[in-house]
Amino acid sequence: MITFPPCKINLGLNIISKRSDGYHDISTCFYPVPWTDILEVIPSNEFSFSTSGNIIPGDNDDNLCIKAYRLLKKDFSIPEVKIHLHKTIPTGAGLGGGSSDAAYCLRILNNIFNLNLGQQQLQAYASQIGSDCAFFIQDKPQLGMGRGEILSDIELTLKDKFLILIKPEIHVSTAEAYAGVSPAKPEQDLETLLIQTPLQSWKDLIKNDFEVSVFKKYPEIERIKQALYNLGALYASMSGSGASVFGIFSKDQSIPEKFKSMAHWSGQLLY
Ligand SMILES: C[C@](O)(CO)[C@H](O)COP(=O)(O)OP(=O)(O)OC[C@H]1O[C@@H](n2ccc(N)nc2=O)[C@H](O)[C@@H]1O
Ligand SMILES: Nc1ncnc2c1ncn2[C@@H]1O[C@H](COP(=O)(O)OP(=O)(O)OP(=O)(O)O)[C@@H](O)[C@H]1O
Repeated sequence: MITFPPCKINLGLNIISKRSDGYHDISTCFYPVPWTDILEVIPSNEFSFSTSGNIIPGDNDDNLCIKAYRLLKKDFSIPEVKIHLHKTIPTGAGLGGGSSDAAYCLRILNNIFNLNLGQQQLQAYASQIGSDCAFFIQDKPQLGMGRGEILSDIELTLKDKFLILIKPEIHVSTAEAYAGVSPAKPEQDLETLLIQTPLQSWKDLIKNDFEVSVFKKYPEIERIKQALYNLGALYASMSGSGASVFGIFSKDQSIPEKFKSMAHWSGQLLY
């Protein structure tokens, strides 16, 4: 079975408190973006994992797809599989690509081996793989609380908008980025702001708490955000712990072709 794991952006990201398990409680809105990897999983006589496309840093054995397979194999007598991952989504970019691959791997295994796992069971497995992973069990915008794994629906659509996503050649470590932030309770509830205020006003209201410390270390990321505003973005922000930056534009806004071609991904959102 072949699937196309998407990436995500974070619309707002509040880092609320540090927990005793070393993680942070956050509130964020995860939004799926149709810039995808390609993941194939088929039953086989022996286990194999291969990749193509962008190089994934680290050891192949540590790939989150393998982690997903082993997690289900512990609880179900599933056969060996052949996994191939074609990597397109940049890694370590705040786009959750690895988490998406792992979640889609769980979804494929559930499907091809008729494991009959429901959405909540799949999310419980996914949250053992990574904080972002449970979000990718469903294909729709969701609010994330707790470590990011406590999910709820949000009545929000950006279907009529145009997105520009830029990934500078900077790698930000997620753990380091969390360590650089002083957690604080947000003044206003993120869901209320996203639903009740017009997109044009998000600029002054909706924050990604990683930006202050990450921009200080990498001013180029802030310059990209500003460039998106200069182009006419209704809202622009860094995604996750960076370094990707996105700008949301209205569909009929004219964006110079030169800029569109500089974007690493641009297009319309599906949800
Ligand atoms: C920055 C975000 O992408 C926002 O969506 C996520 O919070 C990161 O999620 P992720 O990459 O799935 O993160 P994990 O693999 O679970 O954790 C990596 C490291 O990030 C830190 N971490 C992660 C999530 C969280 N809520 N608090 C944390 O402090 C921890 O130091 C952890 O060891
Ligand atoms: N399938 C995979 N795709 C990408 N990276 C993977 C994968 N499996 C394991 N990894 C490891 O995870 C690291 C970070 O992956 P990923 O691209 O998901 O991070 P990210 O974009 O920073 O995500 P987040 O938004 O969760 O912070 C990589 O540097 C790589 O070593």
